Amino acid sequence: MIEVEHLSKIYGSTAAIEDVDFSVEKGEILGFLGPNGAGKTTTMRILSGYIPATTGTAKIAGYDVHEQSIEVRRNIGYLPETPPLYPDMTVEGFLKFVARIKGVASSDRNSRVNWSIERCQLEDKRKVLIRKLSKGYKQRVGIAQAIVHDPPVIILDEPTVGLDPKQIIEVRNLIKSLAGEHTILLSTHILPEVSMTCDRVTIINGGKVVATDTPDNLMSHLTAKGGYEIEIEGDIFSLEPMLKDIPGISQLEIKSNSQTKRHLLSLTTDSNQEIGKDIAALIINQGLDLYEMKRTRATLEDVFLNVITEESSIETQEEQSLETTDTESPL
Ligand SMILES: Nc1ncnc2c1ncn2[C@@H]1O[C@H](COP(=O)(O)OP(=O)(O)OP(=O)(O)O)[C@@H](O)[C@H]1O
Repeated sequence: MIEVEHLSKIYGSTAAIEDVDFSVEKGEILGFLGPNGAGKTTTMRILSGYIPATTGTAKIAGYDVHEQSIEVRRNIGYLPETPPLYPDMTVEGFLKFVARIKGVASSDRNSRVNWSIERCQLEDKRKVLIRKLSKGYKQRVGIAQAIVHDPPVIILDEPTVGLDPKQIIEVRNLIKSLAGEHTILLSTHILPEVSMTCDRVTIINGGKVVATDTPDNLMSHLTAKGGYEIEIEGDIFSLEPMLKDIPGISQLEIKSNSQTKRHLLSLTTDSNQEIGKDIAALIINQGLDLYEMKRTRATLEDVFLNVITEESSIETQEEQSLETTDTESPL
């Protein structure tokens, strides 16, 4: 339903996005995840026909966003970061207006407006002026205007930014309820949002796609990098080298509290072996007191940071090897 190939947008000497590739299947919700300035809005604006790409192609429902922009606009519902609302119109009046400018036949307009009001749970606010609505309701009107012409594809740019926790849950549930019959691309820099809402995630950083996978797969790549958090009391100096000798422990950090005389150990394991019993046995056998021991697992946050770090460390290595080549080359 959405196919993006080698998409780049260059502003002067800055590449906002570079060689971006991804696709979204019919009925799927794809999370487009990246930190501020990663290139999410730029990609979405190109997909919705607001700005042209410098190079590359993008298709919505089989239509090229550049060559067939009218068909693309008919097949797309777009919610930009700031919803395009007219504050002095009522919810119903505004949605009727949007339905008209989006080409909904006059005989279908009332039923389409009623449908979008119902889907976005705006029945109580139908006759209320938009400027009198809370931010959460305004966001629902923003989503209602994106779906009023029943587009197969919906593009939502940071739809939960600025909402309170209750409103966030309501908007996420609304988005989930739209999947299946619609294909959704949702940008966010909030990690829990993608694991709660999306079927797959494309991570973008510095204008480049660095990973695409299901939230579960992204996590399972890293579950190997779990660890343990342990609170103990006793002779840490003799224990430390013995802990480091346990196979599978890749990192050990110790924080000691001189007042309580307790030590907090953070152990990182580089495999998913169950070595907790070996660690506990060592601590007890060495005569230390074990107060607490808990397993830590990778979260999507770790995956996100890890993907970004891995990518930048690869780039740094490449840059360093280029620099080395430059200086060592006799030419
Ligand atoms: N019109 C423009 N002119 C010059 N540079 C731009 C323009 N629009 C975006 N950029 C730059 O392109 C990069 C990507 O911006 P973009 O807004 O797409 O990121 P984003 O992931 O949506 O970030 P945010 O979450 O902060 O909105 C940034 O470095 C930004 O400064």
